[in-house]
Amino acid sequence: MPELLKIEKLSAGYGEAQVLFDIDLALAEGQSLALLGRNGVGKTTLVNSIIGVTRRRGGRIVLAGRDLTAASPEQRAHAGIGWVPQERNIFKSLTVLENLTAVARPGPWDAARVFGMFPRLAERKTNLGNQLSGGEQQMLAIGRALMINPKLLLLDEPTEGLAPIIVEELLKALKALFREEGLSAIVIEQHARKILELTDETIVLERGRVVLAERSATLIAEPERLEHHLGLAAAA
Ligand SMILES: Nc1ncnc2c1ncn2[C@@H]1O[C@H](COP(=O)(O)OP(=O)(O)OP(=O)(O)O)[C@@H](O)[C@H]1O
Repeated sequence: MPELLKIEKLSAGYGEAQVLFDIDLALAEGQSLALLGRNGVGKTTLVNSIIGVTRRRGGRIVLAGRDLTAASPEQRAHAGIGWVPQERNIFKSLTVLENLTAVARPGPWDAARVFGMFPRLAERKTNLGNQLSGGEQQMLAIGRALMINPKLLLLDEPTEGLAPIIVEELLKALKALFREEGLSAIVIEQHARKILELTDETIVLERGRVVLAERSATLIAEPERLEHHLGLAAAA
């Protein structure tokens, strides 16, 4: 499989504070990656560095052969980086359908396909963003990111704060996106064990450095390696 994303020796942070140190990461087209680590280790900062909103101190980022190291966030979005932020950021005063069509770019994903993936959203097509439950807002945020037809989708804790039944529904949709649709993605997730089952690769950060990079299937078979870095409860 051709390489989609390559990050080499990336160091980055905010202002004077350095958060990430010499991050190396490679992702092939059609592969998904779980980004794990305890609170505050730099997971969101790594995603922020890929979309281009941190201060870079060194290293490079290449997407589909194009060097994006010096590119603005807008140029990175145009190059095919889609992003679902932790706070979801949907348009609250637009309908579900308008949220989707407002950002649409040509490609295989259109509103009908998003509604096929999230039937709940189809039922709420004419509801305003602020009339949706937390789970529906998350589905809309994912749907909206798909509408730009990204080469790479970044998801920051998509299941955070949602009821267990909605978490299951979302994980099922992510599984379909990763496994059946072959979407390339990086997902930050607290439910380590659950996300290992959906993803091809895993990296674990500790104090801004990659301390473990492994096939997710291998980590399912060798759970003690995750427990070592995440603690027993988080690795479960
Ligand atoms: N905008 C910012 N300005 C300055 N420092 C920041 C900013 N955002 C995060 N940090 C710091 O960067 C470090 C890493 O934070 P980050 O949010 O990337 O971690 P995380 O692994 O995503 O944690 P969590 O699981 O709690 O979201 C923390 O020490 C945090 O205080």
